[in-house]
Amino acid sequence: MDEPNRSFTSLWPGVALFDLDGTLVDSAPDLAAAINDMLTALGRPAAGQEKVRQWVGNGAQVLVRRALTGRTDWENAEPIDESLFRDASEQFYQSYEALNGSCSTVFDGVEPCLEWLHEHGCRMAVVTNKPERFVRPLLECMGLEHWFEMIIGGDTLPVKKPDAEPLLLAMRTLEGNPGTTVMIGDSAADATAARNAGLPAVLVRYGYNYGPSVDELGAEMVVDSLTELL
Ligand SMILES: O=C(O)COP(=O)(O)O
Ligand SMILES: [Mg+2]
Repeated sequence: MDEPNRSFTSLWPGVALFDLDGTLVDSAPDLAAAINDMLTALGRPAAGQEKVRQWVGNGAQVLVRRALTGRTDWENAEPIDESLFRDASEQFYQSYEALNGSCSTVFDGVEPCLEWLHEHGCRMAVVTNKPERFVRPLLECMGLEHWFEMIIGGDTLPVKKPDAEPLLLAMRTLEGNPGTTVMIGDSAADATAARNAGLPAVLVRYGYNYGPSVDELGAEMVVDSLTELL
Protein backbone atom coordinates (compact mmCIF):
# COMPACT_ATOMS: atom_id res chain seq x y z
CA MET A 1 0.00 0.00 0.00
CA ASP A 2 1.12 3.58 -0.59
CA GLU A 3 2.69 5.24 2.40
CA PRO A 4 0.16 7.46 4.16
CA ASN A 5 0.37 11.22 3.81
CA ARG A 6 2.49 11.37 0.72
CA SER A 7 2.25 14.86 -0.68
CA PHE A 8 -0.87 16.00 -2.48
CA THR A 9 1.36 17.02 -5.40
CA SER A 10 2.15 13.35 -5.98
CA LEU A 11 -1.62 12.73 -6.21
CA TRP A 12 -1.92 15.79 -8.43
CA PRO A 13 -5.59 15.95 -9.35
CA GLY A 14 -6.94 16.99 -12.74
CA VAL A 15 -10.31 16.01 -11.27
CA ALA A 16 -11.30 16.26 -7.59
CA LEU A 17 -14.44 14.48 -6.34
CA PHE A 18 -15.73 15.95 -3.09
CA ASP A 19 -17.98 14.41 -0.49
CA LEU A 20 -20.48 16.97 0.86
CA ASP A 21 -21.70 16.34 4.43
CA GLY A 22 -18.79 16.39 6.86
CA THR A 23 -16.23 17.35 4.21
CA LEU A 24 -17.37 20.61 2.61
CA VAL A 25 -20.29 21.50 4.88
CA ASP A 26 -21.09 20.98 8.55
CA SER A 27 -24.70 20.08 7.90
CA ALA A 28 -25.24 18.13 11.14
CA PRO A 29 -27.14 20.96 12.92
CA ASP A 30 -29.89 20.93 10.25
CA LEU A 31 -29.90 17.15 9.88
CA ALA A 32 -30.16 16.80 13.68
CA ALA A 33 -32.99 19.33 13.87
CA ALA A 34 -34.93 17.44 11.18
CA ILE A 35 -34.27 14.10 12.91
CA ASN A 36 -35.45 15.60 16.19
CA ASP A 37 -38.64 16.89 14.53
CA MET A 38 -39.24 13.41 13.23
CA LEU A 39 -38.61 11.73 16.61
CA THR A 40 -40.78 14.29 18.40
CA ALA A 41 -43.62 13.69 15.93
CA LEU A 42 -43.40 10.00 16.84
CA GLY A 43 -43.54 10.88 20.56
CA ARG A 44 -39.92 9.84 21.08
CA PRO A 45 -37.09 11.74 22.80
CA ALA A 46 -34.83 13.90 20.61
CA ALA A 47 -31.49 12.34 19.65
CA GLY A 48 -29.13 15.31 19.97
CA GLN A 49 -26.55 16.53 17.52
CA GLU A 50 -23.62 14.43 18.76
CA LYS A 51 -25.46 11.19 18.00
CA VAL A 52 -26.67 12.44 14.64
CA ARG A 53 -23.06 13.27 13.65
CA GLN A 54 -22.34 9.54 13.97
CA TRP A 55 -25.31 8.58 11.82
CA VAL A 56 -24.65 10.70 8.69
CA GLY A 57 -22.83 9.42 5.62
CA ASN A 58 -24.84 6.51 4.22
CA GLY A 59 -27.78 8.51 2.90
CA ALA A 60 -31.08 9.74 4.33
CA GLN A 61 -32.76 6.35 4.52
CA VAL A 62 -29.99 4.90 6.66
CA LEU A 63 -29.97 8.07 8.79
CA VAL A 64 -33.69 7.59 9.51
CA ARG A 65 -33.15 3.88 10.27
CA ARG A 66 -30.31 4.76 12.65
CA ALA A 67 -32.47 7.34 14.39
CA LEU A 68 -35.39 4.91 14.75
CA THR A 69 -33.17 2.23 16.28
CA GLY A 70 -30.88 4.65 18.12
CA ARG A 71 -27.95 2.70 16.69
CA THR A 72 -25.28 3.33 14.06
CA ASP A 73 -25.32 -0.44 13.42
CA TRP A 74 -29.09 -0.41 12.78
CA GLU A 75 -28.80 -3.68 10.82
CA ASN A 76 -28.16 -5.48 14.13
CA ALA A 77 -31.20 -3.97 15.88
CA GLU A 78 -34.77 -5.28 15.94
CA PRO A 79 -36.32 -4.92 12.44
CA ILE A 80 -38.12 -1.61 11.89
CA ASP A 81 -41.82 -1.68 11.01
CA GLU A 82 -41.91 -0.55 7.37
CA SER A 83 -44.99 1.66 7.69
CA LEU A 84 -43.36 3.42 10.65
CA PHE A 85 -40.23 3.82 8.52
CA ARG A 86 -42.25 5.36 5.67
CA ASP A 87 -44.01 7.85 7.95
CA ALA A 88 -40.76 8.73 9.71
CA SER A 89 -38.96 9.24 6.38
CA GLU A 90 -41.72 11.49 5.09
CA GLN A 91 -41.57 13.61 8.25
CA PHE A 92 -37.77 13.80 8.07
CA TYR A 93 -37.76 14.80 4.37
CA GLN A 94 -40.38 17.47 4.98
CA SER A 95 -38.52 18.97 7.94
CA TYR A 96 -35.13 18.79 6.26
CA GLU A 97 -36.42 20.44 3.12
CA ALA A 98 -37.50 23.42 5.23
CA LEU A 99 -34.32 23.52 7.35
CA ASN A 100 -31.66 22.59 4.77
CA GLY A 101 -28.79 25.07 5.03
CA SER A 102 -30.29 27.29 7.73
CA CYS A 103 -27.80 26.34 10.47
CA SER A 104 -25.14 24.66 8.30
CA THR A 105 -21.68 26.16 7.75
CA VAL A 106 -18.79 25.67 5.36
CA PHE A 107 -15.82 24.09 7.14
CA ASP A 108 -12.68 26.21 7.54
CA GLY A 109 -10.18 25.54 4.78
CA VAL A 110 -12.75 24.50 2.17
CA GLU A 111 -12.96 27.75 0.21
CA PRO A 112 -9.19 28.36 -0.10
CA CYS A 113 -8.80 24.75 -1.22
CA LEU A 114 -11.54 24.97 -3.88
CA GLU A 115 -10.15 28.28 -5.12
CA TRP A 116 -6.60 26.91 -5.33
CA LEU A 117 -7.68 23.76 -7.16
CA HIS A 118 -9.73 25.82 -9.60
CA GLU A 119 -6.80 28.17 -10.25
CA HIS A 120 -4.64 25.14 -10.98
CA GLY A 121 -7.06 23.85 -13.61
CA CYS A 122 -8.67 21.10 -11.53
CA ARG A 123 -12.25 20.18 -12.49
CA MET A 124 -14.52 19.41 -9.54
CA ALA A 125 -17.65 17.41 -8.74
CA VAL A 126 -19.67 16.69 -5.61
CA VAL A 127 -20.31 12.99 -5.05
CA THR A 128 -22.52 12.65 -1.98
CA ASN A 129 -24.93 10.14 -0.50
CA LYS A 130 -27.34 12.99 0.31
CA PRO A 131 -30.55 12.76 -1.76
CA GLU A 132 -29.94 14.79 -4.90
CA ARG A 133 -32.80 17.24 -4.39
CA PHE A 134 -31.16 18.60 -1.21
CA VAL A 135 -27.68 18.98 -2.69
CA ARG A 136 -27.92 22.01 -5.00
CA PRO A 137 -30.04 24.06 -2.55
CA LEU A 138 -27.43 23.42 0.18
CA LEU A 139 -24.49 24.28 -2.09
CA GLU A 140 -26.29 27.46 -3.22
CA CYS A 141 -27.10 28.43 0.35
CA MET A 142 -23.39 27.95 1.25
CA GLY A 143 -22.22 29.88 -1.84
CA LEU A 144 -20.28 26.87 -3.13
CA GLU A 145 -22.27 25.75 -6.17
CA HIS A 146 -20.18 27.66 -8.74
CA TRP A 147 -17.10 25.51 -8.11
CA PHE A 148 -18.72 22.27 -9.23
CA GLU A 149 -19.38 21.09 -12.76
CA MET A 150 -21.32 18.05 -11.67
CA ILE A 151 -23.39 16.85 -8.73
CA ILE A 152 -24.16 13.22 -7.98
CA GLY A 153 -26.50 12.53 -5.07
CA GLY A 154 -27.24 9.32 -3.20
CA ASP A 155 -30.27 8.61 -5.40
CA THR A 156 -28.91 9.85 -8.73
CA LEU A 157 -27.87 6.30 -9.65
CA PRO A 158 -29.29 2.97 -8.46
CA VAL A 159 -26.15 2.60 -6.28
CA LYS A 160 -24.35 5.01 -3.95
CA LYS A 161 -21.00 5.15 -2.11
CA PRO A 162 -19.29 2.82 -1.11
CA ASP A 163 -20.11 1.58 -4.62
CA ALA A 164 -17.55 2.83 -7.15
CA GLU A 165 -20.09 3.81 -9.82
CA PRO A 166 -20.94 7.41 -8.70
CA LEU A 167 -17.21 8.21 -8.55
CA LEU A 168 -16.50 6.60 -11.92
CA LEU A 169 -19.38 8.46 -13.59
CA ALA A 170 -18.16 11.82 -12.26
CA MET A 171 -14.56 11.00 -13.19
CA ARG A 172 -15.48 10.07 -16.77
CA THR A 173 -17.81 13.05 -17.21
CA LEU A 174 -15.03 15.43 -16.15
CA GLU A 175 -12.58 13.60 -18.44
CA GLY A 176 -10.43 12.26 -15.65
CA ASN A 177 -8.83 8.86 -15.27
CA PRO A 178 -7.63 6.89 -12.25
CA GLY A 179 -4.19 8.52 -12.57
CA THR A 180 -5.55 12.08 -12.45
CA THR A 181 -8.57 11.83 -10.13
CA VAL A 182 -8.77 12.05 -6.33
CA MET A 183 -11.69 11.43 -3.94
CA ILE A 184 -11.83 13.77 -0.93
CA GLY A 185 -14.15 12.70 1.88
CA ASP A 186 -14.70 12.09 5.57
CA SER A 187 -15.91 8.53 6.03
CA ALA A 188 -15.43 4.83 5.44
CA ALA A 189 -18.03 5.11 2.64
CA ASP A 190 -15.72 7.55 0.82
CA ALA A 191 -12.54 5.55 1.43
CA THR A 192 -14.16 2.30 0.30
CA ALA A 193 -15.78 3.90 -2.76
CA ALA A 194 -12.38 5.32 -3.77
CA ARG A 195 -10.74 1.94 -3.31
CA ASN A 196 -13.51 0.24 -5.30
CA ALA A 197 -13.01 2.80 -8.08
CA GLY A 198 -9.22 2.43 -8.04
CA LEU A 199 -8.76 6.07 -6.96
CA PRO A 200 -6.63 7.60 -4.20
CA ALA A 201 -8.53 9.00 -1.22
CA VAL A 202 -7.88 12.04 0.95
CA LEU A 203 -9.84 11.99 4.23
CA VAL A 204 -10.53 14.83 6.66
CA ARG A 205 -10.50 14.18 10.41
CA TYR A 206 -13.11 16.81 11.29
CA GLY A 207 -16.10 15.16 9.56
CA TYR A 208 -18.54 12.36 10.30
CA ASN A 209 -17.24 8.80 10.33
CA TYR A 210 -19.77 6.93 12.49
CA GLY A 211 -17.48 7.35 15.56
CA PRO A 212 -14.15 5.64 14.75
CA SER A 213 -11.09 7.59 13.56
CA VAL A 214 -10.45 7.91 9.82
CA ASP A 215 -6.72 7.26 10.25
CA GLU A 216 -7.14 3.50 9.93
CA LEU A 217 -9.05 3.43 6.65
CA GLY A 218 -6.05 3.11 4.31
CA ALA A 219 -6.43 6.56 2.70
CA GLU A 220 -3.46 8.01 0.85
CA MET A 221 -3.69 11.19 2.94
CA VAL A 222 -5.50 12.15 6.14
CA VAL A 223 -5.69 15.86 7.02
CA ASP A 224 -7.12 18.15 9.70
CA SER A 225 -7.90 20.88 7.19
CA LEU A 226 -8.13 21.00 3.41
CA THR A 227 -5.58 23.85 3.49
CA GLU A 228 -2.98 21.12 4.17
CA LEU A 229 -3.41 20.16 0.52
CA LEU A 230 -2.31 23.52 -0.84
O1 LIG B 1 -25.51 10.47 4.36
C1 LIG B 1 -25.70 11.56 3.83
O2 LIG B 1 -26.84 11.97 3.55
C2 LIG B 1 -24.55 12.46 3.54
O3 LIG B 1 -23.60 11.90 2.82
P1 LIG B 1 -22.18 12.43 2.34
O4 LIG B 1 -21.29 12.39 3.53
O5 LIG B 1 -21.89 11.39 1.31
O6 LIG B 1 -22.30 13.84 1.77
MG1 LIG C 1 -19.50 12.71 4.39
